[in-house]
Amino acid sequence: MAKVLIIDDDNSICELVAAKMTRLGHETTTGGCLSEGLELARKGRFDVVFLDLNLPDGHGLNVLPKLREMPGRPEVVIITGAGDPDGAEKAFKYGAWDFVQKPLSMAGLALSLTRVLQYREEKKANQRKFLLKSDKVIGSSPAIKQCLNQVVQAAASEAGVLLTGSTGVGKELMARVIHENSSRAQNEFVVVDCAALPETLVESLLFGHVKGSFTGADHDAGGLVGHAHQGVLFLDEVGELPLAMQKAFLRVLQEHCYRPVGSKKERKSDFRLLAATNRDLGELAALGGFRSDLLYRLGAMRINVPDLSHRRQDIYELTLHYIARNCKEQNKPIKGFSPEFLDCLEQYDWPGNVRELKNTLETALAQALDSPTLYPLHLPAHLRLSGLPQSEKTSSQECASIPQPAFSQGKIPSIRDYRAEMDATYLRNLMVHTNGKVKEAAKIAGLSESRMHALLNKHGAPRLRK
Ligand SMILES: Nc1ncnc2c1ncn2[C@@H]1O[C@H](COP(=O)(O)OP(=O)(O)OP(=O)(O)O)[C@@H](O)[C@H]1O
Repeated sequence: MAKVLIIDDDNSICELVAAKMTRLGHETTTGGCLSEGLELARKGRFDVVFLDLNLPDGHGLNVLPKLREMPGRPEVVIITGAGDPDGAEKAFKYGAWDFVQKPLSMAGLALSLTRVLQYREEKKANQRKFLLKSDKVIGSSPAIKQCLNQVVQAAASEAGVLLTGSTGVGKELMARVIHENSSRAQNEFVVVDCAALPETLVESLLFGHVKGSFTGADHDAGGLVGHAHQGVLFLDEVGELPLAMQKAFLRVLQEHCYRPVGSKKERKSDFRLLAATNRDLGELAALGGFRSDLLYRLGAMRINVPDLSHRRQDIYELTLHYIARNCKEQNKPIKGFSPEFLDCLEQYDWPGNVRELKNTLETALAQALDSPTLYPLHLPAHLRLSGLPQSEKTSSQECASIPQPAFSQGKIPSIRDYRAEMDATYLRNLMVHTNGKVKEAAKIAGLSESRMHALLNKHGAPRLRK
């Protein structure tokens, strides 16, 4: 028996489809608008959703990607009206499994459902057979396991994947695991760091150029899109891609053709696109900073990599892994650690996630010199604080309070402005502390260097000297 959700504002359609599904032995639920449908999908674990496109509170395609991510990862069958000739094409583009046209034929409905359920069964069986080849992802918390299940699905498919999550959670790592376990594993994994693309050279860097096309172009050069032929193109920090390049990229994605700077001829590149961001691209698109058509194309599949603070049970395994790896690399005996050391690590919030943990352990190992055991003493003060009971923590924090942005003349700023000021204050202090060394600052903050450059640019914080 399958669980079927029907979202349609036409009551008679809901009743008709529900009656047919019930007769076929399935459990049905109905919703009359998008918000109700999403709420039902969030609570139930549906196998299939029948979705009408024109609903009182919006267009069905706008929620299709969201629906597919709901618990149970339902397949979506679109119900299109006779007056919507493009409905089916659009539906497939947005990841629908099938479409049925009004007026509905009961035989058509039953056939579509049989096929979709058969497909789900086969998919489940394949997933059980397909084991991820990777020893790079450490952790066995339910949150990381769920993420790896999605990675398995992504590796078995050719769809574009958008990896979301905070800085340092392992988005690039997951993208590499998808590539290594996919049919493209033998070909290149090409990284484009969208936050660090030099404005004047973006086009040539991505698409290549021909000799003489601009000053300094003294030979033909291939671009990253060409290198990714038959492999994977990974757009890291895709939210930072300039708008003009977003437009150019959309075309490349649609046609898989590009034109090197100064060339009259188009070239083909058959790449699979993976992208990552720590920004809310939906929000960015609403503000005009990201093209929604590109967002839909990027995110046929979405994988959110959870924060380390939401999977604290992985901290122990990650600590064991990184201490052993670091000691081995340095040809030193593997060090142990005290329970209090682990307490501090497990209670800290890790805003820089796994990258911050990895860097912290490296520093602790360096601090410990030849001591065979790591203690809280080897950790930075803010981390030692996290291991203290709450009462002691509060008094210590009072002693070492960080300057907060002022609320000028009693006026309360928007949370966005407040956060921006907090970030700017933090960055200024960090730059003073590190003497302007961006690499060191990135390490302390648990950010990638390119992300640190992007933040410094955004907040205009000084980089004192190299
Ligand atoms: N589950 C994990 N197991 C082992 N190492 C991990 C794990 N997750 C992340 N790492 C390591 O943490 C570091 C940061 O990971 P990665 O660069 O993939 O993060 P990210 O989310 O892409 O960061 P950013 O958004 O800042 O670019 C890397 O060295 C990576 O190997």
